[in-house]
Amino acid sequence: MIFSRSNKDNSLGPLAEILATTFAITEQEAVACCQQHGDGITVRLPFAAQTLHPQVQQQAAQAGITAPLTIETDIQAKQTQHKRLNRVRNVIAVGSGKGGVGKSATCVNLAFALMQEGARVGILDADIYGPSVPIMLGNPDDHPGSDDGKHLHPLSRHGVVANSIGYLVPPDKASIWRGPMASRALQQLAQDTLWPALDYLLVDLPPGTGDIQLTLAQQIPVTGALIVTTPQDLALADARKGIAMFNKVNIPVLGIVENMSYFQCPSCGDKHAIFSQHGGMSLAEREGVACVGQLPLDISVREHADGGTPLLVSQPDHPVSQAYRDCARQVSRTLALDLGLGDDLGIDLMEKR
Ligand SMILES: Nc1ncnc2c1ncn2[C@@H]1O[C@H](COP(=O)(O)OP(=O)(O)OP(=O)(O)O)[C@@H](O)[C@H]1O
Repeated sequence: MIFSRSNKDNSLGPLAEILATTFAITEQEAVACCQQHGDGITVRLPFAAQTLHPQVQQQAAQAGITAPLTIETDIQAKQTQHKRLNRVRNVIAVGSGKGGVGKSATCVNLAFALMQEGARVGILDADIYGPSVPIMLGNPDDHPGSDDGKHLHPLSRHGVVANSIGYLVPPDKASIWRGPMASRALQQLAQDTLWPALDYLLVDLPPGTGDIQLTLAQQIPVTGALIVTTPQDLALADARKGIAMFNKVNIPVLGIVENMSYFQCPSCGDKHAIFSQHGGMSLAEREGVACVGQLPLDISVREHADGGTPLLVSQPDHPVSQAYRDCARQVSRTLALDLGLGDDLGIDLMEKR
């Protein structure tokens, strides 16, 4: 939490109630985010939820709160087992047990969703053997620049920065690297990229739960992990292995994202559970982690991901974009408030927005 204060000042009561309801936090947590100064109130939220700020302003006005209200996003760095990457506050690993469940598409869309919710976001494509981030961002022929032949400037795309082995070597070359070489490449990619000040660096891990994934997950100072799965049994069994893998290396699992949860018929509006129903949700319950999103199987996701025109940027008002933002807010909130990750570091990283 950013700072705490007592709730002796009653004027914060109605505002705390609004914040608690809007962001699914306790009133105590809400009060801890508020600071009164002069005749105004500043709310500093430790999670990204910017699209809901106007709603809070509106409800506050309706509740008769006349003090000028400023709402800011102030995401803090969380403790990790390893030394953090320069200027990167939190690293979120996006993994999947099974291949082809939509891990990369989810990672890229979540990155833009977090950005639209007010966070500074980067993507590290750690899928050394099958990097798809360059294609999904629509810049596969670009190359990161370097001033000293060692450090790389990440590529910027629609407000998100990214680096990927796919920008550096031809795809057929990286795909034959053995484990140690691949993990060295990833280490360099993570550490030698000149990341700007970031609230979240999303890491698109290779699919699977073997030694390679384990080593990669341990090489980067990961704050928390997301597991992407589809709802059918086959994928869930592998997703469970993914959770076990992160548990083994003490990386907290932020939640499960159930991708391709349902297909909504554009003609009749009925929802069809193509890959079975609620599998991700049940797994989350069994494993004691949150199901942070149920994303539909939708042609627009595939078209925009494969076409390099991120859905969230091309069609921010699309219902699926909204679903990604709902998921992004929950991920950010979980990271800030729910995980037993220890205190925020409260470090001023000398970053200014
Ligand atoms: N919710 C969705 N609706 C429709 N298509 C989707 C959805 N999510 C992903 N896809 C599509 O499914 C295909 C596989 O997705 P993606 O490459 O993200 O999977 P992956 O799990 O990262 O695969 P890999 O195991 O190869 O790394 C892509 O064509 C992608 O555009």
